[in-house]
Amino acid sequence: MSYRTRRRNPRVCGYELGAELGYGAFGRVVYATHVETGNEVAVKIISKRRSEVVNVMARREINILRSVSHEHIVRLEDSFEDDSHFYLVFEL
Ligand SMILES: Nc1ncnc2c1ncn2[C@@H]1O[C@H](COP(=O)(O)OP(=O)(O)OP(=O)(O)O)[C@@H](O)[C@H]1O
Repeated sequence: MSYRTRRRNPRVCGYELGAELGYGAFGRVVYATHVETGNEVAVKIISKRRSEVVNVMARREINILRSVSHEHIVRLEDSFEDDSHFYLVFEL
């Protein structure tokens, strides 16, 4: 189910999505909290419907961020996808 299916306090993979933090070239970034732990994160939501090129770039970004650890690079805590979107979970 897409996060857009539920308009009020939408949830994806245990995260409750909140206010928009910003907007990048590939989509928007929203504040979110993990429902069970209360962990606060930023979730970057990338639509799969834009183009196959964007989907390839999204997967590439996920793979690169998973493999790097640096104090100057925001940490990717988790990532998941559904039929319509990628969700990249970053530290706030
Ligand atoms: N981890 C984060 N914590 C808080 N705000 C964030 C975080 N990540 C992104 N943002 C906000 O969302 C905006 C868009 O981020 P995003 O990474 O999508 O865009 P970008 O930095 O322009 O990169 P891209 O070229 O991939 O679009 C940022 O400018 C910032 O305001």
